[in-house]
Amino acid sequence: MPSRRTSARTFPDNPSGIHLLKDPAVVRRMIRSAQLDPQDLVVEFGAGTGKLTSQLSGTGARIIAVERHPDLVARLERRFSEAENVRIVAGDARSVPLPRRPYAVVANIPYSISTSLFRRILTPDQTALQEADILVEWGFAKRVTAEQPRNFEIAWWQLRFELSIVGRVRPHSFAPPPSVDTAHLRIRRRSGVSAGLLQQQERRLRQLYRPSRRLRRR
Ligand SMILES: C[S@@+](CC[C@H](N)C(=O)[O-])C[C@H]1O[C@@H](n2cnc3c(N)ncnc32)[C@H](O)[C@@H]1O
Repeated sequence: MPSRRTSARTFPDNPSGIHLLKDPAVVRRMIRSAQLDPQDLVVEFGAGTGKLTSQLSGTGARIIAVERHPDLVARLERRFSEAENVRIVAGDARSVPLPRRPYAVVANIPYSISTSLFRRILTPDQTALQEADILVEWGFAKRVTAEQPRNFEIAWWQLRFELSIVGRVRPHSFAPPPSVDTAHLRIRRRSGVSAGLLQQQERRLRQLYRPSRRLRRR
């Protein structure tokens, strides 16, 4: 058992983008927005000390809490050892296996992995992601919700998912505070988009944008 308590102060130089949520109102808003029930499967990337995890667990949904920092993994394992609906996964959000059955994401992720994580959960044709409530850097949220997407990748995400900003979260809601504002981003899979329409729209987007070489969908 580690002798010291793992807290935001344990990470003075903060290489892992650790900004622990300390504002209960933000946590409540994310849980309310996600509208989870016991049938749902939820992935929380970057679970930290488990503040959001514990509220997610309270919904009765099955929670997969992914965390990379070993001290935090140990702490999460202790904290949720009795919670039957919470599984702690020690690993990198950019490479842990993702569910094949429909799932939601509710998470406060490190800013630095936003793009790679979005590529994993939004880009593939076969993604099982249904919806997400995620805290991301404000500027990133503005880019992915822009009416005129700046590239094919974002246009592709917007084609199949509705992305919207629910609210702005100020630095003092986290410990330690980040240097910029955060956004609560809501993502919902669009319903009623047929495969035929999707192909047609994709062709149109490819004419408008030069697709990024990094766009891997399968
Ligand atoms: C912004 S903090 C959020 C912590 C917690 N969810 C909260 O809201 O208090 C991001 C968390 O992601 C973890 N993390 C950083 N990089 C990661 C990665 N590549 N994969 C999984 N977790 C990561 C950090 O250790 C940290 O616990």
